[in-house]
Amino acid sequence: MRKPIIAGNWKMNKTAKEAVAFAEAVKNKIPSNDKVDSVIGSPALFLQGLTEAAKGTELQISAQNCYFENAGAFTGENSPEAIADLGVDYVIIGHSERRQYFHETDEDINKKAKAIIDNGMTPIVCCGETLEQREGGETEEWISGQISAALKGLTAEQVANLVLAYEPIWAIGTGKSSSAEIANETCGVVRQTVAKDFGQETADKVRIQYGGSVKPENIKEYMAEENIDGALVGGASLQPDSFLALLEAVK
Ligand SMILES: O=C[C@H](O)COP(=O)(O)O
Repeated sequence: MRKPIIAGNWKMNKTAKEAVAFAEAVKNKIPSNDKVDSVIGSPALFLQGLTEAAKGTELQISAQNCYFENAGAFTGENSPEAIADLGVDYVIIGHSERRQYFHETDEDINKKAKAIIDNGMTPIVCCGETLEQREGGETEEWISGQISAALKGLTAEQVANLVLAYEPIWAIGTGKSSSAEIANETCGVVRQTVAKDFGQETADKVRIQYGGSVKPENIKEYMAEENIDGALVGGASLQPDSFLALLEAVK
C-alpha cells in the first residue's frame, strides 16, 4: 500500500506574509503523516518562513525548483544544499511551466534529481504531454522518454523513494481535468517505464501523482484509481480551506 501524497504547487503566487498566514491557518489541522503526506510547494522566497511556521507539525514544505550545483557563480539560482539546510523536504522539478518558459531540459532535470537526493530531499519529478501530442498518439512514447531521461543513473532504491507527477499540459489551470480513466492509464505508463528501467518491485513502490485541475470535488475519483497515489494541485491549493479539503478527502 502506497501512502498518498498531496502537494500544493503555489506557482508564483502570494507574498511572504500571505504564505506564513496560510501555514498558520492550516498547520494544526493537517492529517497525520501516517495517513497522508501533506506538502506545500512554495516560491523560494518564502521557504524559510514556511519551514519555521511548519516546524513540529505535519505540514511538509517543497521548493518549486533548484539548481543542480550546491554553490558557485550561478547568479539568480538557488542551491539545493541551502534549500535543504532550511528544512525543506521536497523539490518539484521538470514542471511543464519550467520546461516551456525556462527551457529546462531532461538533462537538467536528471542532474537536479541527483542533487536533490544527494542533499537528503525528495524530488517530485513532473512529466506531461501537450494536447497535440495526445491527439497525435504520441503520449506513451513521450511520457516514457521523459521519465527514463529524468531518472537515468539513479539507483532502484532512490527511484522507489522519490515521487513522480503526471500532468497533462492541456489540463493545467484550464479547469479541463483529464478523466480519471485517462489519468490512470497514463500514470500506468509512468509505472511501466519505472518497471522497465528499475524492476517491478521499484515500480510497485514509487508514488505517482496526477495533476491538472484537481479540486476537492474531484480528487476522490483520481485517488480511487490503481496507479494514482496523490495529486499535485495548483489553483485549489492556494486557499487554506480548499487545501485542507483536499487532504480530508484522501486521509
Ligand atoms: O503543479 C500543478 C499543476 O500545474 C496543476 O495546476 P492546476 O491544479 O491549477 O490545474
